Amino acid sequence: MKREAVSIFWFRRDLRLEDNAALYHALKSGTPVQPVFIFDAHILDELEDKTDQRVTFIYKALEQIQEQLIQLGATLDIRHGEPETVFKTLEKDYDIQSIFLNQDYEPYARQRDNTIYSYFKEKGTAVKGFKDQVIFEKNEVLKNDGKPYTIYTPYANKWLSLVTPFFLKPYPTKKYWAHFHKCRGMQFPSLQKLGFKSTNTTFPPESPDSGLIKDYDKTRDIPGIKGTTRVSVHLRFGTISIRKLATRAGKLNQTYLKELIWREFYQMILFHFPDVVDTSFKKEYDKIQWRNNEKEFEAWCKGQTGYPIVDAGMRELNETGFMHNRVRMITASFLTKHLLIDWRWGEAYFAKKLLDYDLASNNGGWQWAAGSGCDAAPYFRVFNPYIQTKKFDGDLKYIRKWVPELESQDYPAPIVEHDFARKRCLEVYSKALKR
Ligand SMILES: Cc1cc2nc3c(=O)[nH]c(=O)nc-3n(C[C@H](O)[C@H](O)[C@H](O)COP(=O)(O)OP(=O)(O)OC[C@H]3O[C@@H](n4cnc5c(N)ncnc54)[C@H](O)[C@@H]3O)c2cc1C
Repeated sequence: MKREAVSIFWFRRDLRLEDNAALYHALKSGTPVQPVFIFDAHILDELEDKTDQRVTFIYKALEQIQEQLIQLGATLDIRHGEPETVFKTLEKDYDIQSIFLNQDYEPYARQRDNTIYSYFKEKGTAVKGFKDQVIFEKNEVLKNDGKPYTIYTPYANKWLSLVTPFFLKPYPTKKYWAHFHKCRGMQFPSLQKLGFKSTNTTFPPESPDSGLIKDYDKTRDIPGIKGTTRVSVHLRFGTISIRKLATRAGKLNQTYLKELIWREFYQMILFHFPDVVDTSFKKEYDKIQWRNNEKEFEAWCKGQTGYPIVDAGMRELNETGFMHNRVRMITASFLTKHLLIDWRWGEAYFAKKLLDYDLASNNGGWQWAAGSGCDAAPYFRVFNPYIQTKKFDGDLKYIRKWVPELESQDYPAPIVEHDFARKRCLEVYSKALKR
């Protein structure tokens, strides 16, 4: 059978047809565009939980895209395997003219993409990468001396000074949807065939209401109310456009916009300093003698530390795959400072459980809490969980929701006494940091 000449658009962290940079360029390239998604065996094989909600989320997003494509007389071509092998089979089915993709800045993704770039370079087929998941990438926001920022506030100020309507302009992909490769709808491999089971999670809506963004600075720190936008999973998988969200944020609430800038800050840090994945950004923090008590770690994971705000957060995470940002900070601080457990243990646990898991933000958040990060909480700041509760969950609404047995005999006594833990932490940190 004659292979048809197509350009491949490779979906990854950009699961939408609207306002998608690489898709826009593909559709304008003059060759019919065949959209492809690969269930990457390198990633799926690492997931222990076969009911992982993230797989269901991706699957549902792909089903929605497929519905739209079928109406346009086109189809998604979904494959399963290692991308480098999958592309060889795609070459058998299509006469590939070029490949369009949006950049991903995580170390694994960069290595995977380099393999694809090199493979097709040898064949003279262009692989074209575009910026889509951030407003500014790589070297676009640098200090005046040309070096990357390592402190958030000056980075954010520079980001704000550089942003113009040009960077926020949506890509009008819809105008070119007629340019998809026309083909009968292809069947998806079932989730079971991929080795997974569907979950019946209700995912948050991809477009937060304007009132929530408007009041964000007043509501964002209170875990007991719906005071944050829950868009993180959509930003993670690209079911929402960052340009669209940042435009709304710019009009509605500067504090909210600055949170989106934190996300870009951590993406930029990961791009320039990829060794943060395994080591502390501030290298002297790797001298800390962590206690790494496995029983205490297990109690923390299960939400059984006897510190209600910590336990509420961990139970929310275990049950829903989400944890409020304030509580992420408290639980991470508690693990690293009260229990002196290596931030990498907590980071890995969050990575397994968080629906919005994102390497850059998770690593950034953990290193911030442990004090080892680029612009981290100072080592001597040890969150007091009781004061945090008083400030942010004074009516215990959040705690009571997740720890209903709070006032009963069933609730455990604190795993460690706060003043003792604080003193121990300061001693261990000071020793390692020689302060
Ligand atoms: C220890 C720790 C681990 C974290 N792990 C992740 C993670 O794996 N994935 C993730 O997306 N975020 C992570 N965060 C950041 C933050 O907690 C979540 O982005 C936020 O709770 C998501 O909820 P939301 O969408 O309602 O956020 P909102 O408060 O409504 O904020 C809107 C968006 O701004 C961005 N944002 C907000 N706060 C931060 C922040 N501190 N750092 C980076 N981006 C931010 C997110 O994209 C978020 O969706 C972590 C924070 C900590 C302290």
